[in-house]
Amino acid sequence: MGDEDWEAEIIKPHVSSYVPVFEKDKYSSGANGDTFNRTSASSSEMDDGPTRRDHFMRSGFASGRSLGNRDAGESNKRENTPTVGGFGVGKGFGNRGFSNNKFEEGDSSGFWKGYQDGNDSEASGPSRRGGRGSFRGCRGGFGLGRPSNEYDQDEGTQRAGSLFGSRRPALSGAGNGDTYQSRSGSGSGRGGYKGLNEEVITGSGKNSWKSEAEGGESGDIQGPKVTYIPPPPPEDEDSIFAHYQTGINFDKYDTILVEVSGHDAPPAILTFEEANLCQTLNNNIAKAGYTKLTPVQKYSIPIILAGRDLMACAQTGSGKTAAFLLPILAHMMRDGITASRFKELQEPECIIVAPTRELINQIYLEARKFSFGTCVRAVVIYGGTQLGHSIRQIVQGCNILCATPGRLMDIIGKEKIGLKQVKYLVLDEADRMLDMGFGPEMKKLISCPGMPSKEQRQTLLFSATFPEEIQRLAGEFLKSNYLFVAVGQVGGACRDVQQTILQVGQYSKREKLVEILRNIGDERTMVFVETKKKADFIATFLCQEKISTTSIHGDREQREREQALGDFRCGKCPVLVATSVAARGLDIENVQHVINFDLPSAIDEYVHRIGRTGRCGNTGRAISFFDPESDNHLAQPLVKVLSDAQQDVPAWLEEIAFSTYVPGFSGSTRGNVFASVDTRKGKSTLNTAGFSSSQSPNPVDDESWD
Ligand SMILES: Nc1ncnc2c1ncn2[C@@H]1O[C@H](COP(=O)(O)OP(=O)(O)OP(=O)(O)O)[C@@H](O)[C@H]1O
Repeated sequence: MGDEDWEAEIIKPHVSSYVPVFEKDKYSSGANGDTFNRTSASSSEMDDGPTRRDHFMRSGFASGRSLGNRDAGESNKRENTPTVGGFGVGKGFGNRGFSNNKFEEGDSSGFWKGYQDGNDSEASGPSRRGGRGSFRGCRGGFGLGRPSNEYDQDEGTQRAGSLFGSRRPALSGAGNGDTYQSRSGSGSGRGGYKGLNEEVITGSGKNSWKSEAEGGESGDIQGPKVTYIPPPPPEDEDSIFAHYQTGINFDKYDTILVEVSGHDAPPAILTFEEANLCQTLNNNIAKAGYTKLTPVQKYSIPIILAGRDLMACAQTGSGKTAAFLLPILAHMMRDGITASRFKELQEPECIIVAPTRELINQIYLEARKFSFGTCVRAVVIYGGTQLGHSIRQIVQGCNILCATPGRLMDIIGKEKIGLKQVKYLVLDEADRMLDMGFGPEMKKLISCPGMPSKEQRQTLLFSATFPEEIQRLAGEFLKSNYLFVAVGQVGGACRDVQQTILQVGQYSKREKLVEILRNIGDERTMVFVETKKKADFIATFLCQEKISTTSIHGDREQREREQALGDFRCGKCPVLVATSVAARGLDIENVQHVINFDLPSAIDEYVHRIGRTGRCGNTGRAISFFDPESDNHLAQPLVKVLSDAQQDVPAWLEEIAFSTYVPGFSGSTRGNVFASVDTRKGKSTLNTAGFSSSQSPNPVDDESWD
């Protein structure tokens, strides 16, 4: 699975399990609305005196969640309850049916009992959805069945009838293939969360583009306004250019094989000087601490400078962002871009899209850094923030627009952005941007009125993974003569991450997690779980264990998500429990460990998750809990990823992989999971990153892709 919004939800949230945002304040006594509202039911378990409360305050965790309480008197209890902390607002933590499962087997703590009790009533409540029960599939314990397909069949129905239900959108079940089901989060007025990890485009009619923001702000879907305005980015030069050190393995990048396919690829460059960038850019590169190009930069920069379309695949943390930003900025400078001025309709030269809000914000900060001192103005817009704020940012001038897809389409729909001047279209995490979650939106984008055809614009696709089928889809976006750069093995894991797979059953995971985290101490650790609810649950649990933890997932408000990330970045909370929303792209200094409490269902997601550590030549560790009850399908691709990255492969994993052998998946090809090469099968050249690329001598058969 890997995409929380395709929702292997622990259990579908009952409508009433959410406290709508607009009611939140009534339950909150904290000045900022970040309150932890303990209920009497949970207080017997949770309110065990100052220590625990202090811990919650320290960790900034678990506000507004009633742990295991679903009764009708909840709101009163909340109002009477002291509040602490800064984590999570307005969620009834209780869920249905936990009492029936074995998740807490053997755990007689009051907390769990309260949790169970709180859920009992819900489990038998009238609103419990038939058929699903609380415990889907084979995961048992946590009720975490993996859905058989990415779009949970029930979701549309539930969402359609639910004002405050899960925000996971679904393609409309109404039979109109062009219409997207509105996220129910729009009803709650909160940032939406697209089929995968981000905001959804909602539609009330055929081919219409609407969003949570529109629904929430324009009022045709009932709900409170999204009012969150993100804090402005730092203005001082030191903060703009703050960076972390490259690691001991940075120079080893030079030994990685690079494959370039397609016609007439320009030779790679070996130094920044060879790129012949303007002085301001060179100054910014130096201030950013970049002295040497990474392989993906050596190859991509000259390709982009030559005006070619590009699909580039390089390991996590190896500098893909600068690989596209620098040549785009160089072009803009070369073309004598004029400072954009206040205008109601802005026409950016470059649009960059990425699947998550935090990632697009990070890309924006990079764009701002590299364009420092130039007249190029970068702007970022993303869901979960006030639409008016996005518009205000844009109208002040916009050369580079960094956006998540939903917000981008909103703004285009509001005619604040014209596409006529677009020369560069960048899809970061391109495989995700083109898959069934975002692919339809991206297609809409390229067919929007005014958008230059692919022949007239330069399209750049970057990711660490590029499954074959996605590469084929990409043909629609790229000129037929695009170049393909593969640094190392397409879809391979970063070798600087030491990977360990432990066989841990569902019921032993928490104990093992605590054991590992205690050994780790204060080192920064990301813990990935499969669902939003479980993220809250595990984060709460860790806080109870006195491990300062925060969490990030798609059901948290944007402000909370940013706060959580901030607390993690600065080390206030050294443990971040996350869903796959944080799997891709996030570049956080000093993340030394990644723990897959739950493995994702797709191997590419695994590669991205563990890539949050071991970045830019630094080393990192990834520990994954493999539950044979649910993860056997991953054994084969895991063995492949481990062996490709020269990691130890446990014998037991090999045995499982062998016994679950899937024809068509061999040691040398990744079947549908990974492409080992450019799927056009053009002749390619293998080089180490230190040498110049030669060119593909043969034509490639890519016409049929148009
Ligand atoms: N040439 C370079 N020299 C030094 N640091 C660099 C260089 N290029 C990139 N970096 C730094 O390396 C880190 C990782 O870069 P970036 O986030 O672009 O990786 P990525 O390949 O996009 O990773 P992911 O696949 O996870 O998205 C960033 O902190 C970036 O500033």
